Amino acid sequence: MGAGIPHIIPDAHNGLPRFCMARNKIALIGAGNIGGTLAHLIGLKELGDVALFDVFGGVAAGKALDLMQSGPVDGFDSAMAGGSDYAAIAGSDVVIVTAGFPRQPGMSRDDLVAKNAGVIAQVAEGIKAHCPDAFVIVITNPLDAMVWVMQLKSGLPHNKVVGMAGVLDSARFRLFLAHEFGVSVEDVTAFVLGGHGDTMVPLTRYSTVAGIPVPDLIKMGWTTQEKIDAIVKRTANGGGEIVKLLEKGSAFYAPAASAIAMAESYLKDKKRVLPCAAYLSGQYGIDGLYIGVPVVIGAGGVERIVEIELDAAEQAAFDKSCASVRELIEASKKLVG
Ligand SMILES: NC(=O)C1=CN([C@@H]2O[C@H](COP(=O)(O)OP(=O)(O)OC[C@H]3O[C@@H](n4cnc5c(N)ncnc54)[C@H](O)[C@@H]3O)[C@@H](O)[C@H]2O)C=CC1
Ligand SMILES: O=C([O-])CC(=O)C(=O)O
Repeated sequence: MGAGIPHIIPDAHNGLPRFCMARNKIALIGAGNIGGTLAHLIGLKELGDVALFDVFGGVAAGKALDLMQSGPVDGFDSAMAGGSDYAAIAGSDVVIVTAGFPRQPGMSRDDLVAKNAGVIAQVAEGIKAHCPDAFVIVITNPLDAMVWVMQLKSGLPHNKVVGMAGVLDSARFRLFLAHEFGVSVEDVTAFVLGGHGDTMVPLTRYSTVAGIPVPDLIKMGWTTQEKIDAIVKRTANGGGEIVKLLEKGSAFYAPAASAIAMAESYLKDKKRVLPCAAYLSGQYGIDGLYIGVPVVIGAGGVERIVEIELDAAEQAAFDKSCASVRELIEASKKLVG
């Protein structure tokens, strides 16, 4: 969408279109590796104006100015401003949260709970005070527990607070499958369920090449079960593989692209079906937990939780993943109350 060009967005409250002259506003809490990449993608995709917030306000302001100066070259007009005053995020349509600490080699994502739970609780207060109507996408790890803390502390409705992980995990699964089959990533679909950790559940049965499920491709001789098992394992370790290579920090290009897909679906009411950490209230037999499941994202936020049928082995793996997220939520409760 360009500056001053009228566009139609559906009204989340009554479902009717309304005309709007203003650009969308997207707040990015955390101006580190992912935050900066998010701002760049928002500019390149002309998704809206950006308010970058960081405890290091100068870093946020510097990145905002640098990125805005790429606008004349790349042809975008997004306004970008950075700082450390929460007042600047007022009126944001979407907030994407990466504030906190990434893991270092040798750490698990779960090791980050002690440091990041308090950060998320603080960020939640800022969002609650300044943009309580926003759609909030949490990225900070350990993901599923941090989304839970965000909803608890912000008090925003469950359908407006969601976590990014499944889009990233599924993208990794899709890439590895595309390489194995020698086909375009565009023709590969894949779903990863469960928590964003070692217990995630890549669903081979629901992963396809042009609609042909992976188990059928094995029968057709395109690959072997052993190779698929290795790809599933590599997917589950996808973040760790990059942490080890980078030696300092964790993945940021693919995580940013994944969160942008979610934000875009909300802002444009695309109603994409994406795996996200969403609040379950009975679906999949789980109550009171944020965990990765397929959802429909539109102008109403998380508009539907898609309950796919799981076989016994898949359900057992999902239950194990839920148990591990519950443990982290209990740890978070002790930290932030
Ligand atoms: N959900 C997922 O799939 C993924 C999650 N992550 C997680 O995202 C988080 C961010 O990763 P990066 O951007 O690479 O880290 P980074 O270290 O580059 O950036 C984090 C930023 O947060 C800021 N910050 C720290 N405390 C803050 C506070 N209280 N308020 C505002 N800002 C604060 C820091 O100053 C820093 O600029 C990490 O927790 C990482 O583990 C990373 C990749 C994928
Ligand atoms: O592995 C990490 O720490 C970052 C992350 O969540 C990912 O890249 O999937």
